[in-house]
Amino acid sequence: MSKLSIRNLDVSSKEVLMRVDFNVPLKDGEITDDTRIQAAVPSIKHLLAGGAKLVLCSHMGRPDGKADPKYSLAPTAKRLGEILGQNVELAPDCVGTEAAELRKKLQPGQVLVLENTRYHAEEEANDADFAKSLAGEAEIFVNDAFGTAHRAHASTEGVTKFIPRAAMGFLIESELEYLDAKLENPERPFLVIMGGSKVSDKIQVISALMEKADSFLIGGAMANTFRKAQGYKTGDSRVENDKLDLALEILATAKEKGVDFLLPADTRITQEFKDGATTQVTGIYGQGGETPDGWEGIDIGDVSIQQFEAEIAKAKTIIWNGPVGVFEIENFAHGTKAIAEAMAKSDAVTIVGGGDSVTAVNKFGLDDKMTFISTGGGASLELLEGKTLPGVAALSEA
Ligand SMILES: Nc1ncnc2c1ncn2[C@@H]1O[C@H](COP(=O)(O)OP(=O)(O)OP(=O)(O)O)[C@@H](O)[C@H]1O
Ligand SMILES: O=C(O)[C@H](O)COP(=O)(O)O
Repeated sequence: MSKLSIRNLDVSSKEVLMRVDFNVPLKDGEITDDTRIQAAVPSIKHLLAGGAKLVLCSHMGRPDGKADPKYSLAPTAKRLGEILGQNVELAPDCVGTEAAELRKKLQPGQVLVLENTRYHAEEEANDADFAKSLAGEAEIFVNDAFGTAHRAHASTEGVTKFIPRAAMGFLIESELEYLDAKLENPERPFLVIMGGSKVSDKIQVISALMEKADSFLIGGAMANTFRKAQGYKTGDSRVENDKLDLALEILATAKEKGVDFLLPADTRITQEFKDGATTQVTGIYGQGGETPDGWEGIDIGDVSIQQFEAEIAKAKTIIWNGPVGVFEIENFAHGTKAIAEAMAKSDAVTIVGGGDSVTAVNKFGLDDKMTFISTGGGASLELLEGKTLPGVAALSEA
């Protein structure tokens, strides 16, 4: 069954609550990549032109249920105001008296951003009372937060129980259309590149993806967990120790299924996690290579780069989620840059998903060389796994 779309709504003079994914990368309080804000603009403009009183809500980062100015949506509200060329006010909280008063004062064509929903633990717990407060007096809910559609949280799922109609925005619509169509019967070889830091989230996804993909390249912090599971020293690298058994199971399944599963042959390491830090590359794993104590793996090594480039050149469909190193620091960005360049050169269908992966591709100026840029990282992977996204499932039928 298809879901109600934003294009079939009469929003004139109605309060519309819209969930967006404004979880953008920040450095010293400045937005370093506004792709996710830009991606929500078509829906925002459509609703404002239709005369909606528009209330936007989003999370930012993972503040663990506490108000923390580091995770404020203030920079995103400011940026949205610049893009729209109109005043965009920020409510100091997403629920409570002040937010309710600001919402009541909204006029058709005006927009208000509510402060980070994850300042409340009830958001991720999908608490019904919190969802009801967030819903407030809204008559229509629009979800355009594709990047968070795989989370059953109060602002993505719970809130739909307290608002009569819930529709999807243009961004979710186009992401679903593209990812479903292209990935249903991918041209082979189908390669998945995974990295990043959200190991526990994404490592689970690998087993499911083994049913679909022909080969995997693993980088980022995730690779450290696999190498530690195999018994190598990982020094002070970021590792998820409770996922070591799962990592071994994944390696065994890959072998059994004949799936190519390439871990970095070597690792770039540092003793200082900061701009300008010096680095070294370990030897090859299995030939004496490992990360000593006091050192941290922050990128794939030079031999790995060559091997990964060769795999990319062979593939016909590539989905990439998660930078293979800490690309935000120049000396740690070699691997991520090489992956982006190899994908840009390839004639395969190339899909980049995830807040930071997209930021990396934009930073290297290669975004227009990719077939499709998805604003979802975990969300696009779960879709690819064949899972139903709770933020979409909860919407009204068309
Ligand atoms: N070896 C590593 N050690 C520590 N952090 C790493 C390492 N490699 C990459 N990272 C960090 O991982 C972060 C990105 O991880 P993440 O899993 O959030 O990817 P993403 O593309 O944003 O996907 P999503 O949208 O699902 O969050 C980057 O900030 C990068 O610095
Ligand atoms: O960056 C993302 O993947 C989304 O904004 C979801 O964030 P989360 O992984 O913290 O739920």
